[in-house]
Amino acid sequence: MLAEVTQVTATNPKIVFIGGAGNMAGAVIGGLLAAGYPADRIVATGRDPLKLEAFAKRHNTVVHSDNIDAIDGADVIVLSVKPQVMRDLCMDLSPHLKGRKPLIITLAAGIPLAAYQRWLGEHLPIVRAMPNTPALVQSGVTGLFADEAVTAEHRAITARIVNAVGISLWVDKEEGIDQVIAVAGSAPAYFFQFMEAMIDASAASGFARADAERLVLQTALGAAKLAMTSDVNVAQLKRNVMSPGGTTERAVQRFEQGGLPQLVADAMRDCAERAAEMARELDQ
Ligand SMILES: NC(=O)C1=CN([C@@H]2O[C@H](COP(=O)(O)OP(=O)(O)OC[C@H]3O[C@@H](n4cnc5c(N)ncnc54)[C@H](O)[C@@H]3O)[C@@H](O)[C@H]2O)C=CC1
Ligand SMILES: O=C(O)[C@@H]1CCC=N1
Repeated sequence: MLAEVTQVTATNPKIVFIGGAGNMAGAVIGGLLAAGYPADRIVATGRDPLKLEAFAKRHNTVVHSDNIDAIDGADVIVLSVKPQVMRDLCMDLSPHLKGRKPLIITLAAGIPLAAYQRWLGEHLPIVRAMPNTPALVQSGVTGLFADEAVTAEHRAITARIVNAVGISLWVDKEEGIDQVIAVAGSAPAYFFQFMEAMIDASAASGFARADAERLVLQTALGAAKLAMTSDVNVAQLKRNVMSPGGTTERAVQRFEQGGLPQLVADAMRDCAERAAEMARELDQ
C-alpha cells in the first residue's frame, strides 16, 4: 500500500533512483521517507527482483525492474549504480531522455560530468553528489557539485534530497568532489578501521570482545558528540584529556612517533588520487 500523499505533486517532484535498493540510494530513500516525502513520488529500480520486492515491502515505495519504464515522467533521476556499470546504464537511458530535461543526480565516485554528458547524449542538468554511509542513520555528509545547466530550483531539490540524511556542502570546482571523497565519502571506513584496531587491542588485553566493542563505540560516539557541541576545537579537546606526564600524553606521543598525522594525510591524498585515477579509467 502506498503512503498517503501529503503535499501537492508540484512540490514533490517524482524521483527515480536507479539502483535504488542498493546501500547508498536505499539510505537516501529511507531518509526522504522519514522526512515525510510521499512514498508514491519515489521509485526505486534494481536488477534483483527479490531485493526489490523486500525493499518495496519495507519502504512502501514503488519499485521497478525496468529502468526505462521507471524514468517515464521522472523529474529527478538519481544514478546509484557502481561506477563500473554507469556507462552502460547511461547509454541505455540515453535514447529515452531525448527532448527531456530531468535533473540527473549521480552518486558515483570517480566519474566526471563530461562523461555523463557524452554518454547521455544530451546536455542535461547534472549534479554530482558524494554521500557517505552514515546517511543510513541520518548522520551523513554529502558533497555536491553542479554543472552550469543546474538551476536554483534544481539545487533546492537536490539539497532537499540529500539533507534528508544529514548535512551537505556545495563545492565550486569538480575536483572538490575528490577531496570530499577523501574527507567524508570514504572516511567512515577510516574511523571504523581505528575502532576495529582499538577493539582488537582491548580484546587482546583481556576484555570480552562484546565489552571491548561497547567501550570503544561509546567512546567514539561520546568524542564525536563532545567535539560537535563544544565551543573549543578538537586540538584543544585532545589537550584537555592529556594531563602533563600522564597516560594520554604517553599514548598520543606514541601515535605521533608512529607518524599518525602524516599517515592520515597520505591516506587521504591516496584516496583523492584514486578518485582522479578512476575518472581517467572510466571516462572513455
Ligand atoms: N558505499 C559507499 O560508501 C558510497 C558509495 N557511493 C557510490 O554510490 C554508488 C552505489 O554504491 P552502493 O550503494 O554502495 O552499491 P550497491 O551495490 O549497494 O548498490 C547498487 C545497486 O545497483 C543495482 N544495479 C546495478 N546495475 C543496475 C542497473 N543497470 N539498473 C538498475 N539497478 C542496477 C544493484 O543491483 C545494486 O542494488 C556507487 O557509484 C558508489 O561509488 C558514494 C558514496 C559512498
Ligand atoms: O570506495 C568507494 O569507491 C566508494 C566511494 C566513496 C565510498 N565508497
